[in-house]
Amino acid sequence: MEGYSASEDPGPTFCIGHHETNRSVFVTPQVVRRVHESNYDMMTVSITTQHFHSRVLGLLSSYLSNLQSPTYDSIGTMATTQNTRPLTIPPLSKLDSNLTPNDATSQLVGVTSSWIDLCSPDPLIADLSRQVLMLEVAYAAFCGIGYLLVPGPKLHHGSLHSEGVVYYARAIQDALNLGPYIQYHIWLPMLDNPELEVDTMGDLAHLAREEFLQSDDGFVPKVDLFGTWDAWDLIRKSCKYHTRLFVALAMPKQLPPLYVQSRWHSEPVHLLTIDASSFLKNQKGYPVLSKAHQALIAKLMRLRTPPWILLCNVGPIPGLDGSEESETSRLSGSDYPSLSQGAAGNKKHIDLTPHLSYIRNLQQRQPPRTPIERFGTGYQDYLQAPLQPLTVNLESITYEVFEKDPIKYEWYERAITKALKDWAEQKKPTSHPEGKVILAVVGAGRGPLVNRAIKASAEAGVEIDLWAVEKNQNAFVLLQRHNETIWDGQVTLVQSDMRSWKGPRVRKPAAEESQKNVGESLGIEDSLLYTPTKEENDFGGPTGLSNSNGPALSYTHVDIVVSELLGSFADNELSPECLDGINDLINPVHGISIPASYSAHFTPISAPKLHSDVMNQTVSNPAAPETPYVVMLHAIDFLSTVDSPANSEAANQNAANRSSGTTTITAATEFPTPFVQTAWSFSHPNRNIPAQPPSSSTIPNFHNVRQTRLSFPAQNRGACHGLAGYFETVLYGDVELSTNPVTMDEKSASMISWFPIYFPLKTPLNVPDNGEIVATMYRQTDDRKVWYEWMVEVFALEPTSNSARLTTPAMSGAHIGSPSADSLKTKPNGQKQGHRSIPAGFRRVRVGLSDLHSSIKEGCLM
Ligand SMILES: C[S@@+](CC[C@H](N)C(=O)[O-])C[C@H]1O[C@@H](n2cnc3c(N)ncnc32)[C@H](O)[C@@H]1O
Repeated sequence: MEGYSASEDPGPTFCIGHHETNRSVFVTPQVVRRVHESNYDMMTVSITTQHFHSRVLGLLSSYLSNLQSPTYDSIGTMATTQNTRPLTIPPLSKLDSNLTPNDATSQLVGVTSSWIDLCSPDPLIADLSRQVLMLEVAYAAFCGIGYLLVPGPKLHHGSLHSEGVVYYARAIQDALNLGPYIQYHIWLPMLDNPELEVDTMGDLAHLAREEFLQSDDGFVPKVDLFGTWDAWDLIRKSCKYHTRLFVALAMPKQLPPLYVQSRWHSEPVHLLTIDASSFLKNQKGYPVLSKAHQALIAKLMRLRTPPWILLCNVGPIPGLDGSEESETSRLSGSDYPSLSQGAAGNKKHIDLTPHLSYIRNLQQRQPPRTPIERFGTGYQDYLQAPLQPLTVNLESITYEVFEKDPIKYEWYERAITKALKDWAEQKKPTSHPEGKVILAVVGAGRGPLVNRAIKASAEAGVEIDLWAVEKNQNAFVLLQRHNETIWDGQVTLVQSDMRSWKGPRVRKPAAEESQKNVGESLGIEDSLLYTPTKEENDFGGPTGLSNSNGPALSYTHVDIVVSELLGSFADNELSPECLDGINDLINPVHGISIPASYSAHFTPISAPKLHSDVMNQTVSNPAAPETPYVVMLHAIDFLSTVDSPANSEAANQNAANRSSGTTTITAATEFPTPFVQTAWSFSHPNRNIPAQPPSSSTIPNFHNVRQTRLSFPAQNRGACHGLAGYFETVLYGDVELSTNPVTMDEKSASMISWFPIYFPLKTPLNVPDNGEIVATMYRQTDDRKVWYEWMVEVFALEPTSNSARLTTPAMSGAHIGSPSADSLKTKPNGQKQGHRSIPAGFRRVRVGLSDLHSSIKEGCLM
């Protein structure tokens, strides 16, 4: 990270296209050149023409005029219309499409007809619509179109709501097979607002027959914030999370609340469409977007695959569609005036593409990436198998990556300094005969914590006897080199698994020597006493000292053990098992461990991309859905959030403030805070490790088994794809590290060493509005390895009485803060945090249950 300047960060590049409803131009390479000259990157093109539309309408009307009213047979089937006399659209003719295969085709986004209605309750209309789509897809595929924009499903048909989405989904499945190289973008509004779902002249929806439409009976459809997301969820699920199926998201003028935005942020939004009507005008009359719109675009543009932006109906491309271009009068993106410049005015310049200029300017104003974003480039939402540093020797490059962390080592140094100062201030006796504090870095790697310990000792003014233990023989070579060249031989190096290390040795003063044998004082049997190796003596060890020619070396305790053996879920790289192995070496009265404790935390998430990736891996690796992965989580949505008043207020304000000048980009644009709970914790030294039974050859590990069952209120409906795991650790006193999104900024902002962990679910679970997700998790061991097990249940609250039906269920758990490890302790009333009470008049009904997942096959060997 050194030498990096935020101003050098190129930021995301926007790919911007032009869309015009019913564009009738023949797209040639010259046209595409014109598009590029106008500073657009691409354009859309309708697959079929108005001629085709008229032809289908004509066909349908003559068919309908000859059709008898449907009659019911004896069992009530409307047989005549559905099963007899099918209507087939003849193949496309040359007047039906302006599209021709040429060099330009690959740079176009094809648009299928919006006048069809695949969801129609009238089977005739639904089938005709399906035929239109199939003809268009087949021709687009033939021409070499790579990207298709497919208008989303029509959700309202009188009093019917979302009834036909399954037909739509079925048609998309067929389309995916018909155009095997096409990427499909389902064009959806961010929310379902029935008032905005207007049918225009010529839409097939108008022609649905009365008998298939239910009467309205005064029914007034309501805005459903997750209505379009629901439809999308059904479509992609029935298409099995197809890798060529994406969302084209239409940004409305009035953005929905942040929790709706955050849901879309987790979905594969590969096109973002912004209609001219979603722009505001600044004082100078230039089109601009509100702060809330800008903030959402900024977030989407930081995704691993940033969406392309389609500007819709913003006027013609200069030089195309009959418009005249004035080359000199165009403002380039960088010349785009700021509000103040705009106010100053420059009447000579008339920008022919002001919306485009604005978006290009917005691109240049994107905030620089955070350290973790820069560090994680290419790793966003990318599944990685967790490291197994105990059984696998890490490579130098891996250590090098750790060592780039700007926070972790700094915090360790602070923790060690504080611990040493406290040791001196509290006048605690040390385990060293000369009063030095004996400090051992166990799992020293290439030595960064050794460096920090040396600095901390100087800073605290407390002398230390420094030991470094490392089992990776390759890293040990570097430790040897550093000891010679940097540490001036001050460090005693031990190449060993810390679990078989017998502890530091010191030279006792002769008088004391005669009194007691350290082996005896520690209760270590002679047979277990350690014999110094050549390495210890050669590299920093007290060379040449032996019982025969000077005071003997005797074993003693470690005063401060420093380690960094933590994984993304705290204990998943077996820190507890490793530190147990040196537990008895720590001074039993005053000895401390840095870290003193650590805890694992998790929360349920929606993560469609990760789910799809895990499913794809399952083809070659059946254990894939039962493996916890290290992932830099990005395109995810937290299903359980802390719905603080501040958040909802921000969301409301966000919706209310439309002018680009009046909102602040801070509180009103942050996605809701997740509700993250503590699974379990470990602390060191552990004074309660059971003794090894004499009959057993292995150290029992049962004390490191953990189990938890936590309940998460889910405010909004969604799909749970798994659990996101984090950790927190107390190094010493108030010096803490955290990857928990709730506490990380307060405890160790900008730390980059760890990505979160993801525990997938084989099958996503649907969560209802005001639902509850209960996750049960275990840390298991058989004394040879450690693994995790997890299962998820989903509950809905069902009213038990008529009176309850009238009230909105109040979710008791939804308003509590994210607990720390301490708060997991049982509360005075016996209720554990994360377990909520059920509101009066309701009962919990289990509506979903996952398999019990187990990572035993990928378990961590001890
Ligand atoms: C995550 S790395 C940390 C390295 C270094 N302390 C740092 O902070 O950059 C963990 C190190 O502990 C070592 N290690 C893991 N288990 C060990 C064990 N049982 N005994 C000795 N070393 C161990 C690994 O080889 C690795 O070098």
